[in-house]
Amino acid sequence: MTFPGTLDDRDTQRAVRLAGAEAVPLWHRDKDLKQVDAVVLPGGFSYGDYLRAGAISRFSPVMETVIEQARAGMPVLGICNGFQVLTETHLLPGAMLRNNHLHFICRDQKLRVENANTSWTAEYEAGQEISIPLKNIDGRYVADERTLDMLEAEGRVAFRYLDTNPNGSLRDIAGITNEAGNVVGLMPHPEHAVEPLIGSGRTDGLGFFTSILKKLVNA
Ligand SMILES: NC(=O)CC[C@H](N)C(=O)O
Repeated sequence: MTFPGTLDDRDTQRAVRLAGAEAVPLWHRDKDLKQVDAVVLPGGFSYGDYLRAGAISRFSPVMETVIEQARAGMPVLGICNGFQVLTETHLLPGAMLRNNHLHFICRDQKLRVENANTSWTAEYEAGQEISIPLKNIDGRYVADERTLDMLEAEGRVAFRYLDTNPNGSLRDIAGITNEAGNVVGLMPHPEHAVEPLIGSGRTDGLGFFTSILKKLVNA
């Protein structure tokens, strides 16, 4: 999906192709999802992060269809700004606040995969440690205590930050899933860690895209 100000749509398309799937570019003004089997909301600064990151994109015409389809079970992955859009739509609970140190942060980040039963994480093992890039300023996940307890109890904390918490995220949460496991959002960027030749030289992020492809092919 591309919104005005999206940055990582091309890298996401590339990751989808590297996993062996077809990448279909979608545009925020078109309500039609072109019969795709899954949607990725990529990172960036959609609508310049005005008002709040993700707050305007959430009202893009396409989101009406995405919300409806996601509720009907279509797999949706929100990466960074995409995760912010997913919390704004309330497809995922909680909200993202400015990092506690008030700086934009850009570095490789170690994570633990806590839930390997979602549509996007089945190729990982629960407890597996991965390292993928993190780059944002509004990355501090917050929710009320009741919501946090519910997420923990239902195994819906999908990823947790390891080593140092980079932004003050509550309970070290890096990513969460909805109840059905088809909608997943996380702040770090799996699409930037899919080729051994670039960046950290790691391919720890490729599993997101192979997970969903395998699931759809076997469905
Ligand atoms: N990499 C991104 O998607 C950045 C997200 C958002 N604009 C932020 O700074 O928090």
